[in-house]
Amino acid sequence: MRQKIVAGNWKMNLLKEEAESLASEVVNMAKDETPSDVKVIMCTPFVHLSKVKSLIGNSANVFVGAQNCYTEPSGAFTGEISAPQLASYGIDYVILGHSERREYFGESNEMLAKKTDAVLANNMLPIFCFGEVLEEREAGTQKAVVEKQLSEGIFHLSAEDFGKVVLAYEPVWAIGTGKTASSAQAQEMHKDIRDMVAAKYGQEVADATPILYGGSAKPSNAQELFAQPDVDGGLIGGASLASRDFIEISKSY
Ligand SMILES: O=C[C@H](O)COP(=O)(O)O
Repeated sequence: MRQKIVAGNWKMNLLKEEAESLASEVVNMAKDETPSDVKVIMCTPFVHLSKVKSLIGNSANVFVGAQNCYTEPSGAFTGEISAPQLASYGIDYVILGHSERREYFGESNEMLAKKTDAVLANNMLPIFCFGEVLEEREAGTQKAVVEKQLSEGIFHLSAEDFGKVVLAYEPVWAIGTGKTASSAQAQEMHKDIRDMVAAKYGQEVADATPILYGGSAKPSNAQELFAQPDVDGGLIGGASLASRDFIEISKSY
């Protein structure tokens, strides 16, 4: 049985009080409403991590994640945050390779491979994002695009380390656009991704790897998406900023 995960990516949103209210609401609602076999993760801006971590306390099914980290452990890298720094705050997960990082900050697969190593070396778990842009989908090259992102960004890991990774397939054309991939499109790609993992690491590892879908997921479509056999949950952007919507998604299995 694969781990079911609903991860919220707050992106660069929410001021201090807003972040604290949202995190408190999510923790309380998840305790009462989210099925116990679903992990809820809040991936917040760096400035909110420590407070959100303390609001989560010893909650059994809620975790905290960062949205990025740097490749190096310390040094003269003004403005960056390292994996050891995140680990020292007890951060559980780190999103890596989100399409916004790839597009606006020029993150390459090679850099993401190093970041993945840094996260794992510090006993945190990567949520590794990848996915094709609209032109690639229209050209029918989405599978090749995803295969390259995986093989260059994360398939260098040992099977043991890969077993700790969460994959997040996010078709870039569906992010923040309101245009969700159909459940059939999601399932087709998730199955292809699982086959790629199986070809590299074997079927047992592939069967255990959580593969999340991201891109305009919301309460009204989460149930159909999560009902697909290879969709193990979601990486939720906009809808993770409203506690009720986010929790409803966590109940959509
Ligand atoms: O990381 C989350 C994705 O970018 C999805 O964002 P969205 O749910 O706002 O489309």
